[in-house]
Amino acid sequence: MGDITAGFIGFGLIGGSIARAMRELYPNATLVAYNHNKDVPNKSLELAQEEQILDKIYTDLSVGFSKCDIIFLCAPVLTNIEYLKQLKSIIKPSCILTDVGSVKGNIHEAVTNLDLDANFIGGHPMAGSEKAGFINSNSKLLENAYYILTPTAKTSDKKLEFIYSLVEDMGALPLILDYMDHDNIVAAISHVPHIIAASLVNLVKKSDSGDEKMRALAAGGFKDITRIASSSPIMWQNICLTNTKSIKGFLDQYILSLQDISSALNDPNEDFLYEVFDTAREYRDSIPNKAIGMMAKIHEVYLDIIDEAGAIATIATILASNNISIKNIGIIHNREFQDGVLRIEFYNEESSAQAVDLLRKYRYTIYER
Ligand SMILES: NC(=O)C1=CN([C@@H]2O[C@H](COP(=O)(O)OP(=O)(O)OC[C@H]3O[C@@H](n4cnc5c(N)ncnc54)[C@H](O)[C@@H]3O)[C@@H](O)[C@H]2O)C=CC1
Ligand SMILES: O=C(O)C(=O)Cc1ccc(O)cc1
Repeated sequence: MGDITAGFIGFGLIGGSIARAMRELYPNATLVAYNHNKDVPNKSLELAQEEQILDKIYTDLSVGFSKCDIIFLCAPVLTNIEYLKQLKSIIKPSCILTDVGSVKGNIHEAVTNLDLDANFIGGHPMAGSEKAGFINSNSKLLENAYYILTPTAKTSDKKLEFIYSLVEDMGALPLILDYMDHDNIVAAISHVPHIIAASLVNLVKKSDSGDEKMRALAAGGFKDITRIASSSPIMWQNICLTNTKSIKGFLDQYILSLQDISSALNDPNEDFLYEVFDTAREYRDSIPNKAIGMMAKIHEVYLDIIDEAGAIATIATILASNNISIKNIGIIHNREFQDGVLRIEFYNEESSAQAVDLLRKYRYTIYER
């Protein structure tokens, strides 16, 4: 694995994170990327080369990508499909062609139409965020997250074992699924929720008064369930245009369930309304928080801080001087905590546990959830 050549087409949040992880894991690997815009230097690719993540940037796929042992398609889903035809005439027979797209059906169909089944293994890391671009990439992004693999009927054991090991090496959890099952599952747990978040935000935008009181007061629950509305519009447009049938199936069911709630408000049907919230609460509470779920586990702690200048800096210094890296830090205000608390997110379980011990020694009040 150590001396492989890997190529990237699309080098944003996911492509950049995979490349960062591979660079850390395999210092001797050759990592190359494609700049599709020949006339304009690509700042992200140049930065990655400066950081010695990438060895080479190519503006012509036929020059650099023929040597690749594995090629990651990491652009929006429809764009990934557009590259298949060109790659077919370039890649070597042993090359694994994989993608990271959120939808698998269309790319599998295109692969079969082009007779690329022996090379292609679909991939979908169930990790990410609402933040796009190489600037937000991180070598640990995939850690503890499921990484779905959708082999074809012609995928060899050798190729599947190769990518399976690579995913494991990156700290992710490989999970082999049929591509149609994949598209149905992610429509329910990822694609429809993104549509709901975006349409809810748009509803509030449309309903707000001229003095924008709704925008000013939007907090807590609203911000919790709409974080993903900040995601890349082009990425989600592509997802809707490709996983259309599964998304529409769940979305139509969801609309019916909202209509039932609306009717119960008219009646009003007390029992039905209670049941809606009770059933949802029970199922939501059964979804593991601390165990590994479909998304990467979040290693976070909450603590009370004194409202004075330098309070956050003091905590950051305590952690940094003990070599504990912070992934994210910020004050949150919600009803659960009455006053504001500081939320600190760590990269892994170990650093989160170390931080809890350390900060308790400094007499901070920690809330573990
Ligand atoms: N953002 C997320 O949380 C996750 C995204 N995905 C999938 O990963 C893929 C990439 O998403 P992100 O990295 O989040 O997006 P991103 O916006 O951070 O990166 C996309 C990259 O594709 C490049 N690109 C656009 N058009 C291109 C073209 N014609 N040729 C070559 N490159 C082109 C962009 O310059 C950018 O570098 C998408 O297919 C998405 O469905 C999968 C799991 C999670
Ligand atoms: O930020 C989040 O919670 C996400 O939902 C990220 C995400 C977006 C798209 C995917 O296909 C997988 C994961």
